[in-house]
Amino acid sequence: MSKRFSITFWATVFVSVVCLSLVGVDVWRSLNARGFQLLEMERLGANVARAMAQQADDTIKAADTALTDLVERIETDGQAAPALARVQRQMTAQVANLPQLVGLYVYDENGRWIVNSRGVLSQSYNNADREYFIYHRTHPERGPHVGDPVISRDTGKWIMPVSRRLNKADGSFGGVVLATLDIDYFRRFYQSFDVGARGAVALVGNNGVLMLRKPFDAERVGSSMRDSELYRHYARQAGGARAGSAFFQSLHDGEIRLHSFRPLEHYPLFVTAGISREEMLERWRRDTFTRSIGVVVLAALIGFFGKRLVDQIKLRALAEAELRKARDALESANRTLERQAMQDGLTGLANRRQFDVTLGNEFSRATRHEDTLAFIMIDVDYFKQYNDVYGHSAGDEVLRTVSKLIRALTPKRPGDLTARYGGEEIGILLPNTDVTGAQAVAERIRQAVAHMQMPHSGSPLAHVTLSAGVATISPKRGVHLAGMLVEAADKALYVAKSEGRNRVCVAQPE
Ligand SMILES: Nc1nc2c(ncn2[C@@H]2O[C@H](COP(=O)(O)OP(=O)(O)OP(=O)(O)O)[C@@H](O)[C@H]2O)c(=O)[nH]1
Repeated sequence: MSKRFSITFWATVFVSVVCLSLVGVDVWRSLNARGFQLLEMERLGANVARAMAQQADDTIKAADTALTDLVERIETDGQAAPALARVQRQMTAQVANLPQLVGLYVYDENGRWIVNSRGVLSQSYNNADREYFIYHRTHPERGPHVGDPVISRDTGKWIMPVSRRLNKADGSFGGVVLATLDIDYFRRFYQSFDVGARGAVALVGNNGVLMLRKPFDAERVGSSMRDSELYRHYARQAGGARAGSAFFQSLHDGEIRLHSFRPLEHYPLFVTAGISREEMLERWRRDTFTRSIGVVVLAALIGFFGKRLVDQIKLRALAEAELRKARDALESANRTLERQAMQDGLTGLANRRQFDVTLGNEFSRATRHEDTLAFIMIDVDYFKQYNDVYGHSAGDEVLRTVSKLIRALTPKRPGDLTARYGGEEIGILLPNTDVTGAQAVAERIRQAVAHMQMPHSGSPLAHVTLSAGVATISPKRGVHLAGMLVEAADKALYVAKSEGRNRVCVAQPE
């Protein structure tokens, strides 16, 4: 069964849908903005990492090129005093040219200084124990080696050692050429990147040793990052695929950052640029919060005014319903009045007014269709005596009973009408009925009343009886009038009365 929803229901649904849509669209927009913000940050991190990796590569490469020159010169010119003096001048010039260089050093196969960029040779320094020295002594490869950061014995600064192996003429280990890169040089460069107040960037060896970090923390230079999630993730990647980004929580400060990491192209190091997730989402949160307040206020306003609107609609619907009810009551009262105006109060039959209207209509119809119209005039016999003997109220009751019976026995075709014609007279109008039919109806009624045997001591017949006059007419325009039919039936009734009552007489056709 389909249920019809009210206008207030739909109005409520509409207001709710508008409010929910507003909130829904805002939530969807906020989530989108969040995703976009993260993407932006990832892009920024990747750019910073690329710039850092490029700078580190270039910085080390410059120092390494100087080392390659030195190796070639020493291996070609030998280690005689004049040759070393030239080498020393070249080293001093290169250190002066390359701001990242702290110094250039050449060690013999026992770790003693042969020559350095500063021109001062201290015999007390021996670097045979340094990691890079041991590495070259034990590895015949001629490529560059980037060592773990150390504090320079010469300058006391944190340096990153980049070195190459020197070979003797017979190919055996002949010593090491070393360039020390100023960690502070990298730090100054990293300072220029804006990764937020809680961001962090770092240069890390592929072995997990931290070269440098921003924010700078001297104590952490040279420390191991192997246990960090970030390093383990990086170490799991292979080759060029090592560039990427992911969220990691710092073991150091607990901050969750989006780290973009990238290996150096030529050296076994990688850089990472981490942007704090909280910081990155802080602005988004602030924006979202402000806008959400606006949306909630707007939704509340729409809800509030929507509710008022729905209430108004409800009130209006109620008023309309009341109005409809009042109109229906009025119409029903009108119908009752109309019915009462056309009805006889005592018997419930049509009254004389209705009878006259119906007679006029049916007479016209019969004239048009050349039909027969029959009329029965019924009159209670000795009714005056009945009133006299039993009283007027009893007389009324007899009229009611007789009327009820007549109504029950009268045909109920459209147009048939039983009316209280006047006083104790009852008329029955039967359109399209011939004299036989009308007579039969009258006879049936007469017999039924007689059969009821209602006592009537004032009548010689001893009980209530009826007399009836029946008349029919096939009206012709300009010849007959409606009154003629009634008159004829009245005459027939008079005949019935005069012939002794309790009988039906038919009017003679004229
Ligand atoms: N109780 C009652 N009497 C009515 C009503 N209308 C008319 N009468 C009475 O009916 C009587 C009609 O009497 P008459 O016309 O003289 O005729 P009758 O006594 O019926 O005698 P016949 O018609 O000649 O048999 C009158 O006494 C009226 O007062 C009514 O509504 N109620």
